[in-house]
Amino acid sequence: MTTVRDGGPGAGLREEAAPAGADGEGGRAFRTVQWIGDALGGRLRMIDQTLLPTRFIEIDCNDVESVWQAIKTLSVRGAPAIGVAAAYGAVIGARSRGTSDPATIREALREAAAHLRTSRPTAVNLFWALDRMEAAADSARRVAEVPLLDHLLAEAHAIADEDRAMCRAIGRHGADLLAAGDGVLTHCNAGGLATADYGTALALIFTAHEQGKAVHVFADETRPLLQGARLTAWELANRGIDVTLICDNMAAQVMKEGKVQVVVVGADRIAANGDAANKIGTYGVAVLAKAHGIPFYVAAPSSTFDLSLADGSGIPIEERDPREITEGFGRRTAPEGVGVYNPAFDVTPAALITGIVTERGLVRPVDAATIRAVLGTPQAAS
Ligand SMILES: CSC[C@@H](O)[C@@H](O)C(=O)COP(=O)(O)O
Repeated sequence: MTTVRDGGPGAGLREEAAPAGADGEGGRAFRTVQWIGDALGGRLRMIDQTLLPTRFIEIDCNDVESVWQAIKTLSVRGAPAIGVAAAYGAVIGARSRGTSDPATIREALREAAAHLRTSRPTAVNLFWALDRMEAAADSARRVAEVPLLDHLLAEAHAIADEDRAMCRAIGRHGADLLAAGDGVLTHCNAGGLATADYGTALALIFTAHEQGKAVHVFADETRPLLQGARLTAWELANRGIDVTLICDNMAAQVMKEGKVQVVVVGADRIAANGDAANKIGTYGVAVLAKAHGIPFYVAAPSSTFDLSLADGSGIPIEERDPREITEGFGRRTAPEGVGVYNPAFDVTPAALITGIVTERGLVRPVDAATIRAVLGTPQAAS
């Protein structure tokens, strides 16, 4: 069964066992984020990732608040997926006043976008997607023959479609970095659950696999919310990829034992000089990779770059509820009243990054000039 529950105040349920595989080869398809229906009556459907791997439940969102909640609580997470969800959330907001008056629709969209922007601070894809939706509302002034809501839904679909093409292009550009038999370490989840298709960091692995290059993946469990254990291990195993789960604090030992030849991770925001924010713990993995002479790659689309920031010091780092640490295993694991610091992301300095795989090609060396040169080239994602 599949459970679909209403993300808003009303509720309805449909449940199914977690599908055996990601979209495409090797298993049944799942869609992390999808729109069901037309602009006026449609709804946003997303996998509730907080419940994986034991339950596969989809949430239907029909109001902006439920989209905001889904992003905030990590039902939908991963930078590109957050951007796609926010774009559809903007459509929901735009239609919320029940009128076809373009000025009112634009005002409602702006209000919804402003609210959605407060859901999470670090992944720039959220802001990028909402900027695009607001720009689409403005550009629609010039295509008056298309109803504005249809135009906005088409833009949200375009963001999702481009994200799918982006994943495939990143896979193509990055698969050559992996050799058959390599041990590949990854952190957090930068797979299909974090995008509209099959991921960024995991796209390299999936593409290499499709090319017949078998690699062995070490998935960091990724404390405190265990995206590596719950999501990455699930995705990889379902696609028949050899995966071993390790606790975050085991990476050094596994590297020292010579089991890791390449590290590849995703990113939530990359500054103009290549400093890259990703899930907390990524910076430590990069330091370990450097110490062991292991190449460290970041895989991310152009929508994850924030060229307005000269370096990573300006990237806002989300701080989350202390209970994610003190009660993360479904029970209290620390004394009452203990002080807790819970930054959800860290910034890996460009100097520790061997290369950044984008849908437009490989950035190597990682510096401002190379980033500009690669991102400036025409889109190669389709
Ligand atoms: C392709 S997703 C890249 C990043 O968004 C991912 O590695 C990550 O850090 C996600 O963090 P999360 O807090 O689970 O949203």
